Amino acid sequence: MIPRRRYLVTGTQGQVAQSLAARAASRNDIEIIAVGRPELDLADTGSIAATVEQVAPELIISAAAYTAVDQAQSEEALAFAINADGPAALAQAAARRGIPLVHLSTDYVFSGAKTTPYVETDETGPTNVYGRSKLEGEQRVLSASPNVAVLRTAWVYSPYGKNFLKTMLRLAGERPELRVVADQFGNPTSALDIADAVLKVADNLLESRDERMRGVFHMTATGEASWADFARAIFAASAAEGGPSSEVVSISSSDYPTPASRPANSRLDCSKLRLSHGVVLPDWHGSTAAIVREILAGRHG
Ligand SMILES: NC(=O)C1=CN([C@@H]2O[C@H](COP(=O)(O)OP(=O)(O)OC[C@H]3O[C@@H](n4cnc5c(N)ncnc54)[C@H](OP(=O)(O)O)[C@@H]3O)[C@@H](O)[C@H]2O)C=CC1
Ligand SMILES: Cc1cn([C@H]2C[C@H](O)[C@@H](COP(=O)(O)OP(=O)(O)O[C@H]3O[C@@H](C)C(=O)[C@@H](O)[C@H]3O)O2)c(=O)[nH]c1=O
Repeated sequence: MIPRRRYLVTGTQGQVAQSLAARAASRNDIEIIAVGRPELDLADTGSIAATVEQVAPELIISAAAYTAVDQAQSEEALAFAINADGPAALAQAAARRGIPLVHLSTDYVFSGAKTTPYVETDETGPTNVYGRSKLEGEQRVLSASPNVAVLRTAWVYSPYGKNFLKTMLRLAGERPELRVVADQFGNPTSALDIADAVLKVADNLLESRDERMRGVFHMTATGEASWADFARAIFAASAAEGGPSSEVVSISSSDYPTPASRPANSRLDCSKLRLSHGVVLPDWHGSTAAIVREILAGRHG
């Protein structure tokens, strides 16, 4: 029997953590140990080293985060504790054990002023607290260990947890018409596709010492959309299955005021991930339709 590789994943209920567990369930070569609060609390750095030692993983996947973008504006200290101090302690624990760390980050590290997709060497410039806390998290994990891949993803949706796709389906059952911003552009990315990609990157880090596999990478689905485009695709997929659907009215960000501002353009160029890791995520349209089908079939809560 092949010994299974043990991966510690932070968080148990997160979209990416649950997607990793779902994908690992069909593989006999890896074992996912998902750990959340209270055993591992990113806001309590003292709990981190002990948990890592106890689980004794071969690799760590840092998937937990403070992701409430608007709320972060009024909980800055907590957002930084969870998104920067916690990951730094995790990277230190990984370095002490001599194991690799895969750390998830976000498109919101960018200002959105660029008119083409962002590459990894572009200047960052987050416009909100969440983005700033995640950027500091990236910097801290990279300085704590050389054996790290920071994967910036975006606009994550899945059958699990809270996300824009599930919000749209819920609102469609309540309102015939929805006003959705059409002047913010990004790459809607399925957490299940993220899980597949993360597991390939993890394999690569364990099998190769190549420095080109370490550092920062953009990792989103193929294809881009505005939030309004994404909403329309969600409803087209839902209507095709006899599910709820609404008319989407395109509005501008100024018509939808929120505590945190969002970048107008956070599209990411993922060429570096393809060239260094041989990983390309599928087009978002097919993944969106598949996840809408899965949700409507009631396979998830
Ligand atoms: N969601 C998105 O649209 C995007 C996410 N990302 C990044 O991808 C990663 C995964 O995101 P996603 O799966 O969507 O996140 P979710 O919001 O679905 O889940 C976040 C997880 O973090 C856990 N968590 C929060 N605070 C703590 C803490 N103090 N200690 C331990 N665990 C904690 C939560 O636990 P609990 O369930 O108990 O609250 C939850 O399980 C994150 O790094 C995020 O920044 C990047 C781009 C887009
Ligand atoms: C519910 C709703 C939202 N919107 C807008 C608000 C906002 O500009 C956009 C997306 O709203 P949300 O609050 O769902 O998404 P938001 O929390 O901004 O999503 C972000 O989460 C973090 C964690 C990330 O890292 C990012 O990549 C990104 O996915 O849609 C509408 O225009 N109409 C609506 O009815």
